[in-house]
Amino acid sequence: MTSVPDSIDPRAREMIPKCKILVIGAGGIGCEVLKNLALSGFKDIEIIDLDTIDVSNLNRQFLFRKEHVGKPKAIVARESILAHSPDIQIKAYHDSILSSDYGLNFFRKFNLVLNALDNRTARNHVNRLCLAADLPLIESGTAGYSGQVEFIKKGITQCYECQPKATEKTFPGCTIRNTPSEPVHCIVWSKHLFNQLFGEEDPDQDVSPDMEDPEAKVEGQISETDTGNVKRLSTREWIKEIDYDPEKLFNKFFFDDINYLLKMANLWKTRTAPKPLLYKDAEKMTKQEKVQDNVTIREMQLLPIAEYVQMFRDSVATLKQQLDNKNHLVWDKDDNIAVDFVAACTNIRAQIFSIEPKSRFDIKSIAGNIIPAIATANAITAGLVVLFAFRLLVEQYEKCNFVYLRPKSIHSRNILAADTTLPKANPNCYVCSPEPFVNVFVTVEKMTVLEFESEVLKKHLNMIAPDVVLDGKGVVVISSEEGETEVNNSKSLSELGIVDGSILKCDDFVQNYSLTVAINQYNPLEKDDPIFKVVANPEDLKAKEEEVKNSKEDTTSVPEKDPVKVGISQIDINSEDPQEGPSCKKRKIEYAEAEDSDDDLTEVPVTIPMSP
Ligand SMILES: Nc1ncnc2c1ncn2[C@@H]1O[C@H](COP(=O)(O)OP(=O)(O)OP(=O)(O)O)[C@@H](O)[C@H]1O
Ligand SMILES: [Zn+2]
Repeated sequence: MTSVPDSIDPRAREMIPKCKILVIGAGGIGCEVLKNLALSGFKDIEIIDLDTIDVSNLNRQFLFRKEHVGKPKAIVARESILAHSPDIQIKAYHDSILSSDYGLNFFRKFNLVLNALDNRTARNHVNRLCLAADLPLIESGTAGYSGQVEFIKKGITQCYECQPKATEKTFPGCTIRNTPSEPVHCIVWSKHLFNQLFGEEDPDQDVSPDMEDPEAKVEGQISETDTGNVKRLSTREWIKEIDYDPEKLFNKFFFDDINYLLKMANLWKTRTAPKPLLYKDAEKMTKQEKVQDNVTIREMQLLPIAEYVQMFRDSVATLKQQLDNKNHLVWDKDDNIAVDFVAACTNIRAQIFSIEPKSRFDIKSIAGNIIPAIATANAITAGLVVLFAFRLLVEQYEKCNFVYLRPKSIHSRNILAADTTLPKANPNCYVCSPEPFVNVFVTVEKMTVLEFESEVLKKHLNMIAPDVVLDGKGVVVISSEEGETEVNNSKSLSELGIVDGSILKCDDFVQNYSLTVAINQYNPLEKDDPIFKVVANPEDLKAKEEEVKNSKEDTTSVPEKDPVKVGISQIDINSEDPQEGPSCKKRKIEYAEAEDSDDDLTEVPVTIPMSP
């Protein structure tokens, strides 16, 4: 039997056995949270997780054992908790919280919701449902040694979507294709090459020299038609024609294309010029000059180029076989051959551009954006989640300021820091403001209804199953019911009467969420301009454009840092790619923000309310 520990606030102790609590996610944090809840005397718990147990979970998700591998996490977590605390009511769902079975009525049953998720899509969705059901939500996440716990409640705090989240770091196409200067540029290029040769062809992932690079353009130097051997055939047609001959492939990408780049002389005036490499010469490069003290594991060693050539040859042969019975392959960091291919290409390209090489291990980590999960970070974070739960039961909201865990001591030797106040909701938030509203800037003649649905409403505005009506005209543009509006998919917005100034009423019944969208005509001017923009307040857009203009004019000015904003809000521990979601085995983080983070955290005032 588990009883409520004496150290907990007497009023909370009374509430704990009566509280009905929902835990979403039974992974690293979820297992810890469930154990803490059970040991603290919670008696009525429901747990939902869509995944099954992987062998890699066992080192830290201690509710699971070897014999559970392959079984649903939620079901096994329930059994493990019951084995220890048989008096608890615990219900498990092996399912996705995104399913329409878990709508507003499901959420309304609970007193408190605890997120232990690993992706933004699910977090956004739970955020919306908790706002709609007026339920307190405790949001948590870890990335390596860092962690974060946030309390979210309508009318009291900001919501999960009040602040825009950092997007994944991307690199300009011409850096990747023409002028790489860091190992990560070679890694991105190699992943693009994988997709060009074996994956789904994507014109945005071209690996050949970029003739449009403005820096390379010098009148008369390269004529539009002088494209060397670069674009005469599509890469996919050509690779089939040469039957994936590794030597021909190698010479095209590492010799011919590099020679072509050398013709863009402008690029090499201030940079070290690349050195084209032929297969037969690379095979002879059997020495690795860099000293590598005490590195005994091959995966962590830097190998001679000749070994990367062999890795390239072998991986191309295997990938060719894998492709035989498939339309295309999908690059996966857990697929050894796919990683071999990227590791080999990365280091060969790095050699050509005089960039420091990386071990296969490092390349795999960077290519998969892997940050190892740390059991202690999960345990500390889950401990805080349950402390927050005690406080929320007795509505001690003021004691639930966001808390951050950082790997290095932040202030006075602490590794935990708390905000001094609860962050207020952003009045322009398109999710939690009383009348959510956004402006979408788009070329109405070009964007199709399907693009509007998938890119703007789903990817950008995080809707799951939107219904869209053109206000004033009653035209149903998108229906969440199958078969009702598919005929509109290929039509442009303007064909349906959506023009500059149109108002669209967008509803998502699954999320119980409504949003008004104002359409603004916009024509991208530059090649790199986005095809659409979303802003709550067009004034913000103007301000940003001004900033960009000014920063272009004055390259020496350093933007002033807002300590709290930079130090805390911008560290996004919740940055798993929503597309990869739960199947991805490790977490993603935006490297740039994470690297900056520790220094800025010294600015944060620390009050650590550790007792409930
Ligand atoms: N939409 C969803 N519905 C229910 N559970 C989800 C959903 N999305 C993610 N999850 C679950 O959230 C949990 C997050 O836990 P965690 O970050 O530890 O992931 P993991 O896959 O177990 O570990 P790692 O990613 O470190 O290998 C996972 O068990 C995942 O299945
Ligand atoms: Zn909000």
